[in-house]
Amino acid sequence: MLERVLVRCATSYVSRMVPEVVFVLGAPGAGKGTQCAYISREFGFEHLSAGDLLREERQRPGSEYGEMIEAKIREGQIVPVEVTCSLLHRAMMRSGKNRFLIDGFPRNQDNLEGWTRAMSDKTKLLFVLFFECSQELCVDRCLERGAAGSGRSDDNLDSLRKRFDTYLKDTMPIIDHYQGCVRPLSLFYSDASADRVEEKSLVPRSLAHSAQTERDESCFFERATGVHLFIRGYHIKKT
Ligand SMILES: Nc1ncnc2c1ncn2[C@@H]1O[C@H](COP(=O)(O)OP(=O)(O)OP(=O)(O)O)[C@@H](O)[C@H]1O
Ligand SMILES: Nc1ccn([C@@H]2O[C@H](COP(=O)(O)O)[C@@H](O)[C@H]2O)c(=O)n1
Repeated sequence: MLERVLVRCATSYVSRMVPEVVFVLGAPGAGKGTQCAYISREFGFEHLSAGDLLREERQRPGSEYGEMIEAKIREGQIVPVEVTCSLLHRAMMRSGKNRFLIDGFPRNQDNLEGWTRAMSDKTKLLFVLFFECSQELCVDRCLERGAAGSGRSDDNLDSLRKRFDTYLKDTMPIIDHYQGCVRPLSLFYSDASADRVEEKSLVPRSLAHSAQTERDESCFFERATGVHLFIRGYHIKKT
């Protein structure tokens, strides 16, 4: 009896120690970084942007991947998962935190398979957030960000066309994959102003259908209330 209780306690302790992960997906400029900043402030998640980590690695003197990363970013293509996954893993280890928002990952089948191979049994995937926004608005936002001095080599029309091709061809199937999972994919409609994000759907159904349905509805929640309520629903406490 005592042995069983001890095993149960140990198992529960160990499972609490496993890093918890939330993937955050959406088109370029959909507002992933903006919403992640809000969620990490409110709920104490460590925000790790795969794109930011790749840009840092590109800048690191002596990086053997710098040129390859720059070429991929400018062409809107996806860097091989071995590079991205090891950057994410290292950032997770260094943070000393146990709860992560992984922004802009997994972006394609290679990302998904690489993460599954290397990280899925070392982490617990809590859920996936998907921010949807019209392509027109996303492009405007990225161009404005470029004009405001983002310094990003891909905030220009030529790169944005390629980034959207990659998003539609390679990332949408990953979003569809999570739609089909038992674990919910939660959709948020981020066409609204920066402080209003509407939760779209908690049940798996056709993305095209749900996007249209929600576009036809006009209610918006106060300051990202949709995201807030959804995450609180997972018993994740505000820090
Ligand atoms: N709801 C919003 N309304 C207006 N502007 C927004 C909104 N959300 C984000 N922005 C602005 O749009 C730009 C892109 O936002 P953000 O960087 O959060 O998007 P992202 O999805 O992380 O982009 P990327 O994938 O290109 O890194 C930023 O300049 C941000 O300030
Ligand atoms: N998993 C990823 C994420 C990003 N990239 C590359 O970085 C570019 C910018 O990404 P943002 O999330 O900051 O928009 C992206 O277009 C890719 O070139 C990647 O390869 N893999």
